[in-house]
Amino acid sequence: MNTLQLDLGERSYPIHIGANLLAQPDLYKKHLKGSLTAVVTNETVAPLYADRVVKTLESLGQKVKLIVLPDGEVFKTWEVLQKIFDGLLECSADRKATLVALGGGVIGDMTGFAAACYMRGIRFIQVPTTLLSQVDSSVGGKTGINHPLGKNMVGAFYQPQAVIADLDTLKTLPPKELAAGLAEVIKHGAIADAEFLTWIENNQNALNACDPKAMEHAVRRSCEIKSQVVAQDEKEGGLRAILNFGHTFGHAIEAGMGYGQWLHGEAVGCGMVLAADLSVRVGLLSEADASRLKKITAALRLPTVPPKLGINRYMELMSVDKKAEGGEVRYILLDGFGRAKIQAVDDALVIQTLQAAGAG
Ligand SMILES: NC(=O)c1ccc[n+]([C@@H]2O[C@H](COP(=O)([O-])OP(=O)(O)OC[C@H]3O[C@@H](n4cnc5c(N)ncnc54)[C@H](O)[C@@H]3O)[C@@H](O)[C@H]2O)c1
Ligand SMILES: O=C(O)C(=O)C[C@@H](O)[C@H](O)[C@H](O)COP(=O)(O)O
Ligand SMILES: [Zn+2]
Repeated sequence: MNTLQLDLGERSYPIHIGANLLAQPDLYKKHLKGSLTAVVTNETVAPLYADRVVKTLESLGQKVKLIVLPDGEVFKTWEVLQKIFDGLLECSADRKATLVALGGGVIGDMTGFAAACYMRGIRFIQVPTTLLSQVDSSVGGKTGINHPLGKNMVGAFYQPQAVIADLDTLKTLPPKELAAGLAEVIKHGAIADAEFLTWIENNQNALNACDPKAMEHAVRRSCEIKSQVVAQDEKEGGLRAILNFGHTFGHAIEAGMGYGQWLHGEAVGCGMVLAADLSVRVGLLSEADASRLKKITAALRLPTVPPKLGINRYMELMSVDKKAEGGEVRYILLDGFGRAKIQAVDDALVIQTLQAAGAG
C-alpha cells in the first residue's frame, strides 16, 4: 500500500492506494468519532462491495446504516441528495456520525455534500471504486450536485477525513468507465507532468487492459499531482483551475446532451482535444502537440469529436462556467505539455475551434 498525504493544515488527510483495502479496519478506525457510520452507495456498487465494507465497520463496533441510491449521473440531484438526509434522520444520526462514500464520483460528490450539510457538517471518508474517482474526484474536497442548467452548480468545498482507494475494485469496472477515468489521468499529465504524459502514451495497452501495475502508477501519480495543486489553492482562487482543463467544453457536452448521455470522462476527453485546439489558435501550443494529445485520447478509447449541439448552444452552455468572471468565460489552455494557464479568449477563436471540430 502507498499512502500519500494531502497537506491542508488541520484539514490534511491520507490517501491510501493499494490492493484489498476495503476490508482493512485500521484504515477506517482512527477517522471514526461516534458509534454510527452510514455507508452511502448505489444499486450497482452495493451488491459488489457494500457487504465487505459494512462487515469491516461492524468489526470495529460500529452500528452501520446502509443508504443505497439509484445509479447514474442523472441522479446527482437535490431529490436524491435528500435520500441521504432521510436515511441519516431515520437512524437518528448525530454530529459524531461518519459517512462513507462507497462508489464512483457521483456517490463521492453527493455524499461529501451531504456530509458538509448534515447538522452543518459531519465527517466523511471517501472509498472510491471507479478509476475516475480514484484518480480525481475522491481527492480535493469538491462536493456537490448538478443543476439542469449547469454541472456541479450547487455544492461546497468540504474535505474528507481519508481516501481509501482499493485498486482491486477496478477489476469489475466496465471498459467504458475505465476509459472515462483515463481521461482525467491524461489531464494530469497534460497540465502538470509532460513525462507522465509520455508514460501514458507508452503504456496505453496496459492502461486499456486495466493492468494492475499500470493502474497503481496512474492512480498514485494522479493523486500526487492533484494533491500538490489542491494543497496550494484549496478553494480555486487561482492555480486549482488548471484541474479544469477540458471541462469548459466537457461540462457543456454533458449538460447539453442531458446528464448521463456522455460520461463525464468522455466529455472531458473530447473537451481536452477542443481546449488543445483552442490553445493552438491562441498561439500557445504547437499543432504537433495538439495532434499528439488527440492521438493519446483516441488511443485510450475516448471520443475526440464533439456532438453537434450547434455553436450558439455551446456558447450559451459555456457561459455558465464557474470560472467565468464578469460574464467573461476563462479557458484552461496548454502552454506546452506540463504547463497550463487560465485566460479569457476571444469568442471568435472559440467558435473557430467548435466549427473546425464539427460541433455546429
Ligand atoms: N469532486 C471532484 O473533484 C470531481 C472530479 C472529477 C469528476 N467528478 C464527478 O464525478 C462523476 C463521475 O464519476 P465516475 O466516472 O466515477 O462516475 P459514476 O460515479 O457514475 O460511476 C460510474 C459507473 O460505474 C459504476 N461503478 C462504480 N464502481 C464500480 C466498480 N468497482 N465496478 C463496477 N461498476 C462500478 C457506477 O455504479 C456507475 O454506473 C461526475 O459527476 C463528475 O462531475 C468530481
Ligand atoms: O478538483 C478540481 O478542481 C477539478 O476541477 C477536477 C475536475 O476533474 C472535476 O470534474 C470537478 O468536479 C470539476 O469542478 P467544477 O468546479 O468545474 O464543477
Ligand atoms: Zn473532471
